[in-house]
Formats: sequence, structure tokens, C-alpha cells
Amino acid sequence: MKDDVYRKELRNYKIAVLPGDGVGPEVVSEAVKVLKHIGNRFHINFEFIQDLIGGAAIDQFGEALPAHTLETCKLSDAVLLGSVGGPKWDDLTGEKRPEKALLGLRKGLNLYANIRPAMMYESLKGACPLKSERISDGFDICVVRELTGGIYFGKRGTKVNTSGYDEAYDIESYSSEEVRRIGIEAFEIAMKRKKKVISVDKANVLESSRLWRKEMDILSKKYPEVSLEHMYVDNAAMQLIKSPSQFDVIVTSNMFGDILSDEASMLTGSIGMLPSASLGSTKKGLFEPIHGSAPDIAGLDIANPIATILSAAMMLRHSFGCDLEAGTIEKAVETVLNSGFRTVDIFENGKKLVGTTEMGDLIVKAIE
Ligand SMILES: NC(=O)c1ccc[n+]([C@@H]2O[C@H](COP(=O)([O-])OP(=O)(O)OC[C@H]3O[C@@H](n4cnc5c(N)ncnc54)[C@H](O)[C@@H]3O)[C@@H](O)[C@H]2O)c1
Ligand SMILES: CC(C)[C@H](C(=O)O)[C@@H](O)C(=O)O
Ligand SMILES: [Mg+2]
Repeated sequence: MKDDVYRKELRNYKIAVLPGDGVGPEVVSEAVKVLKHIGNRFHINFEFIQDLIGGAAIDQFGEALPAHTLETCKLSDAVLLGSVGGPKWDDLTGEKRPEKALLGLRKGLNLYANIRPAMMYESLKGACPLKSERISDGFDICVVRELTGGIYFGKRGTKVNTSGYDEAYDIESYSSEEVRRIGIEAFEIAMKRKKKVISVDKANVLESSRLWRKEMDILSKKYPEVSLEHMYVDNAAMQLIKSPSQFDVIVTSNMFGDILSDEASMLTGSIGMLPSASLGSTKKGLFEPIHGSAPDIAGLDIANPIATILSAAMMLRHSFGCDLEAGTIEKAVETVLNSGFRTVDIFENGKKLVGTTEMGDLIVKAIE
């Protein structure tokens, strides 16, 4: 019997839970609450194995990504992560930084494709900072961000240059194989959507972007039904604000994807709304909100848990093939938003202000 069929019949999944720092533990505990509820309702046995990452792991074990944390993730079917980093660890440099744990985890699990969907909820139109005519068509964008290459993983260092000044460098580099595999991911996703890919680069300046563009062109010949357009990243940042509905699938490099997805998140109303799935060549994925540890609001029970709850839904769909259950969570989120409940980041006059825990409770209730 094939492994995935066997697992589906048993409906028994092991989830590594890494709450991390700042608001991470607050939003993750809401997502776990929702998953537990889904488990009860749909007879799925979730085993949650909690471990430390980031600043929390530095404080306890002296390193941001302890070997046992990586091992826990390797032995699990999927990983749910909150966020890492914060002012407490800001003086640390290089490999010691909490954020490096995240990069180590993504690389260690070979999760090269980061999927970040940004869609407009009808009831959150008022929370979008754009004029209503710019979003009259709504938008449903899927950012496909390369996650284990580029400037994040290139050679870096510091030196004193020949004139005696300090110098620092981070090299952006991509191989054709790295570009091809993220391209395939984007075209495959596009085949299930509007069959439209916009590849974002800076090929008017960067050699690595020229390779990127060439590989995307080669790949597009294998997907004749999908239209491919190239766009420079500066223009793409502007076009996202001008007319978000022109985008469907955006495929781009690690750093451009990081920046553009934060920008796209704000179009939905808040960075607290955007989930993500980091995927590789196996079903095991890493699921996390795109936002960070939000130190300015940590511990106040006001962070929006929806991004993390929607990340849990992405886990059900992508790692476990539980489409019905994923859809149930997504529908529950929509129901709660349609009923007028809002955390402070998406609050508008006339709506009902709730905190992190209450938002989680409402979503659980909407699942029932
Ligand atoms: N994936 C991650 O773990 C991740 C992602 C981004 C940043 N970080 C780290 O987090 C720390 C803070 O970074 P930052 O301030 O640049 O970005 P951030 O995403 O943590 O916060 C940016 C702004 O968005 C708000 N915000 C974020 N999440 C929110 C939520 N769920 N609900 C409501 N408001 C929310 C914050 O309050 C803040 O005003 C840094 O150490 C950074 O490196 C980690
Ligand atoms: C914390 C940082 C390393 C991370 C990234 O840049 O990938 C974050 O900004 C994200 O978007 O997940
Ligand atoms: Mg980011």
C-alpha cells in the first residue's frame, strides 16, 4: 500500500509545533485550538510535538535551531511555526540570530517553494488602504517565492577594503535548476488557477535575473496554455497598488518575494491576514504566517491569529490532502469576518473589536 494512501486511511498526523517568539506563541495556540477542533469533528488524530526555535531556543539552549528541533521537524508530517526574533536578540550577529533558524529550517527541509496567497475578502474591502475603485474587481494573488536560494543563501562577509573602509557583501546567485523548479511550481499552480504567471525580476540590472528570465521563458514553452509576462520588481511594487487584480500567480526570487508579499498582505487589510506554505519535493511542509514576532504588540492578546489559522488550513490541504477540512477552516474565517468581528489591525468603525483568543474562539465556533 502506498504510504500516502495508508496515512489517509489512518488519518493520524504528527505536527511539529514551533511557537517561537513575540506573538508567535499567541497565534500558534489559536491555530492549534482550531486544529484540535477539526480533529474532533472530522475524526483525525493530530499529535502535536512542541519544540523551541529562535530567541526562545537561544535562551534555553544557546542556539536558535537546536539539532533536536530540526529532528522533531524531520520526524513529523508537517511543521506549524509562529515567528522568530525580537529586540532581545537584536545585538546578535550572523548565524547566531534567531532569524537564521528559520532559514536553517527551510534549507534543512529543502522547502524551496513558498506559497503566499493574498486575496481580498469582500467584508474586508474597507480595511484595504486602496480607493474602492482600485479594488472593484477584488483580487486573488498567489505569490510563489523561491525560498532556499538567492541573496539569502549566497556568499556573505565583511572585510576592510583597500582604502581602509569597512565593507560588507551578500551575493545573489541562482542556478538554472533552482529557477526551473520554482518555475515549475508556479506554472503548475497557474494551471489550476487563471493560467497567468507574472515573473518578477530585475533583469535590466542583475545577471541572476537574466538567468531567471531565460529559464522562465524556456519553461513557458512546456505550458502553452499559461501566459507568461515578465515585470521588473520596481514596476511590480507599483502595479500591485495601482491595479492588484491584474495579478494572478507571481513567481519571484527569495528577497523580492519577501518584500512583495508584505506589500500584498496590506492590500488584504493587514499582514495579520496572510498565511504561507513552504513546500519541497515531499508532502512535508512548513506552515507559518508571513508576519514576524510583532514585538510592539506581543503579550497583549491583540495580534490577529487569522494568518496562522489559515496557515494551518494550508497544512491540511498541502501536507495531508484534507481538502474538506481545510475548506471548513477557510469558510469559518470568512463567516466570522462577515459577522463583523475584527482584531485591531483590521478594525473599522461599526465592527466588533475582539482579541487574539476571542477571534480563535469565534472561528472554532463557526466550524461547529
Ligand atoms: N517568519 C518570521 O518569523 C518573521 C517574519 C518577519 C519578521 N520577523 C522578525 O520579527 C521581528 C519584528 O519584525 P518586524 O517588526 O519588521 O515585522 P512584524 O511582521 O513582526 O511586524 C510588522 C508590523 O505588523 C504588525 N503585525 C505583525 N503581525 C501581526 C498580527 N498577527 N496582527 C496584527 N499586527 C501584526 C506589528 O505589530 C508591526 O507593527 C524581527 O526580529 C524580524 O526579524 C520574523
Ligand atoms: C525573518 C525572515 C528571515 C523571514 C524572511 O525574510 O524570509 C521573514 O521576513 C518572512 O517573510 O518569513
Ligand atoms: Mg518577510
